[in-house]
Amino acid sequence: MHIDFDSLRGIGLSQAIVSRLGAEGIPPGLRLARVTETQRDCLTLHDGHEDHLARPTHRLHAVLQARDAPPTVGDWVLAGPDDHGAWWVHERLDPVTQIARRANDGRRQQLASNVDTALLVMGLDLDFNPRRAERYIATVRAAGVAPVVVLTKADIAAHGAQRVDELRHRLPASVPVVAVDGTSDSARVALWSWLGEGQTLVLLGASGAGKSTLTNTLIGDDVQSTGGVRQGDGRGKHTTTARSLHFCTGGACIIDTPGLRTWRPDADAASLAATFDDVEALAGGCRFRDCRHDGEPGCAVRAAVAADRLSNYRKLLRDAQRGESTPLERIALRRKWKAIGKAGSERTREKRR
Ligand SMILES: Nc1nc2c(ncn2[C@@H]2O[C@H](COP(=O)(O)OP(=O)(O)OP(=O)(O)O)[C@@H](O)[C@H]2O)c(=O)[nH]1
Ligand SMILES: [Zn+2]
Repeated sequence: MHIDFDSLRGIGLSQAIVSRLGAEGIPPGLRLARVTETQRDCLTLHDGHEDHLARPTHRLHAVLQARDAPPTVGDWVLAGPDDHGAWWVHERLDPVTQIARRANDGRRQQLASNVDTALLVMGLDLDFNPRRAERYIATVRAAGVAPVVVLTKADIAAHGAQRVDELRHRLPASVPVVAVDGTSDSARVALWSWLGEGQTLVLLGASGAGKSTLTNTLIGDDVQSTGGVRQGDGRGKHTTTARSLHFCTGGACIIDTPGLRTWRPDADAASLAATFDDVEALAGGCRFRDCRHDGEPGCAVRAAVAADRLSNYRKLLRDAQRGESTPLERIALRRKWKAIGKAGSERTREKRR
């Protein structure tokens, strides 16, 4: 099976994706490509060399529709041209990770596939909100994506250094917290270790947090004009130049779709446990096994965990239990995070000693 690794690695191809190919490999006439933009009924693909406008075959369209899993930016697909030179997508490889949101009708809507790192962008100014950071972290972890908190406006925020310290102390040691001036090239240096060749990132954060500014800085030129371009409705524009997956000069890919702009974190209980691993670890020392750390006698948590962090945990847990996933999803996630949570709490204990 021939895979052009040299050019595909640069757009995010990993061993995990290749292993999705299975024994048959790539059928003749087709090649691996990545979805960089989705429109109503066609997709923009990149094959490591150039863009192609393509449509899913009728068969694939039906399969994906039945699974309620439409093609998503960041997906890897098998595609190729027909005798008339028209490009068709024949297969979609199952994503390794996926960031989704819950639509108003409760259904999951996929926003970005095969993401390695989520930069949780938060301003050190009025935007600063540790509770929101905790919610973001729990949610992207639930998607299998590694969170990095990026605090912008370090150059202008009055209590910047203090807030950085506060957050570093509050969050699990496993979550990096990086303060940057998003308008300066120094931000690219500060985030260098997540921008390696083939890494795929998304930026999440409230409006005005500095996502566009940082995206521009990381991409290395001004493709994504701040506050412009993406606002409009791109539907019907078949000769699109505003793709949603950008290639950074250093070799990483940044996914920026309108959906991610309005993404609201929606955490689940298992990933909350990992994000609040200090609470989980301490809870073993409470007198009552079902202690809610809410004033019960013999509580080991209340004395040791900051009140605001603890009350945010309780609130997020209530929210999560309300919108909880199916029991099977819960079991799978809990298994996944048990191991990670255990490693995390050991690190936290180490740090707090
Ligand atoms: N001094 C300074 N200004 C920043 C920094 N990051 C963002 N800004 C400014 O803050 C404002 C908002 O930044 P944007 O990048 O548009 O924010 P956004 O998160 O993309 O906002 P939406 O497009 O509404 O989602 C702009 O005027 C930026 O110039 C920073 O690190 N330092
Ligand atoms: Zn307790």
